[in-house]
Amino acid sequence: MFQHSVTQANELMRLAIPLMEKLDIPPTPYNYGIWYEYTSNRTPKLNRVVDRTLRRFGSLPAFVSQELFNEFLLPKEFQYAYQQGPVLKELTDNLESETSTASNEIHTFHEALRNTKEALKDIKTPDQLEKLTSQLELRTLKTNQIIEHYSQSLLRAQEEIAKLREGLSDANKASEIDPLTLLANEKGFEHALLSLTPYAEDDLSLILIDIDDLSVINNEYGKNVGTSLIRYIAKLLFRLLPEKASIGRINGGRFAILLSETEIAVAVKFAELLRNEIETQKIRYKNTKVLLPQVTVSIGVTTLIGDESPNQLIKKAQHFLLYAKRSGKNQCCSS
Ligand SMILES: Nc1nc2c(ncn2[C@@H]2O[C@H](COP(=O)(O)OP(=O)(O)OP(=O)(O)O)[C@@H](O)[C@H]2O)c(=O)[nH]1
Repeated sequence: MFQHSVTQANELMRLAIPLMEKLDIPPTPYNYGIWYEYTSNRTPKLNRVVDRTLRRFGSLPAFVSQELFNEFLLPKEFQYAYQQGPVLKELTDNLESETSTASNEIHTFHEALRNTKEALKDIKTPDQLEKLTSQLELRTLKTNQIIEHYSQSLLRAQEEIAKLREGLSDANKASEIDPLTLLANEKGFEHALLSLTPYAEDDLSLILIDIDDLSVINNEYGKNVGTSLIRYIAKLLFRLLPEKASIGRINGGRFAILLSETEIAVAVKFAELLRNEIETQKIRYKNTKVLLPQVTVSIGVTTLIGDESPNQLIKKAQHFLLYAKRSGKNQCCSS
C-alpha cells in the first residue's frame, strides 16, 4: 500500500473515495487503507473478502475492516503495537520525559569532562587539583544518580508493559468466556462466527446442540445436578472437537460448534458421532454418586451457502434443531 508513486497513490485515492461514499463506508483510517488497496487490485484475496462481505452484510462492518486491515495491510510486527497503542501512550510519554532528563545529564557530564580536561592544562598547585577533582566527583555522583533513576524507570516501565499486556488480554478473554464451562459464551462465539464468515466458501458449518429435557433433570434431581451435567457435556464436546473448530455455550444446555473448511456432509457425520457419544455415556452425579437416566441431545446442522449472513446461518441451525426436538429428540437434523 505504501509503495506506489505519489501520482499513482493520488489516482487510487480518487477512485477509492467515491466508492466509499457510494457504499456509505465511514471515513476511518482502516477503511481508507482497505479501499485504497481494493481499488489498486493488487491483493486479490482482500478484494474477494471485501466483495463477499458486501454481499453478506450489505456493507463493510467496522470489525471486518479492522481485521482486514490487520491481516492484509499491517505488517505483522506492528500489529500488536498498533492495538496497544493508545494504552501505551502515557507510558511512552513518561519515558520520553525521563529519557530527555537522562540525556541532558549525560550532555552536562560530557561538558564537565571537557572543561576538566581544559582546566588540567593550567593546574599549578595541589589545591587547585584537589578542587577540580572534588567538582568532577560531585558531577559524576549526580550523573550516576540520574542514570540509576533512569534505569529503574526503564525497569518499571517494562514491568508495567508486561502487566498491561496480561491485563488487556485477560479482560478481552474474560468478557467472552462462560464461567461455568470455560468455553466461549454467546458473545465469544458470535465473535468467532463473524470473524470466519467473510472467508467462508460454502464450507463453514454450524452445529447447534441442545441437551434434551434439561428442565426435567433440574426438577427431578435438583439444579446442581443439571448444572453439573452442562459442565460434563461441555468437557465431552471440547474433548471431541476437531482442529478447525470453535465451540461456545450459547445458554442453558445449548452449545454451538463452528467447523471451518468443513462441508455439510462431514459436519453431519461429526454431529452424529457427538450425539452417539453422549447417548452412550453413563453419567453419575459426583457428589451423591446417583446415576442419571440416559442423557441425550438434539442437534441442528447447517452450512453457510453463497452470500448468506451469519444471522441466516444461525436461524437455519435453530430451525433444524427445533425440527430434531419436534421429531422426538435424540437426533440430528440438517439441511
Ligand atoms: N441446572 C441448570 N439449568 C439451567 C441453566 N441454565 C438454564 N437452565 C435451565 O435449563 C432448562 C432448559 O429448558 P428448555 O431448553 O426450555 O427445555 P428442556 O427441558 O431442555 O427441553 P427440550 O429442550 O425441549 O428438550 C430451563 O429450565 C432453564 O431454567 C444452568 O446453568 N443450570
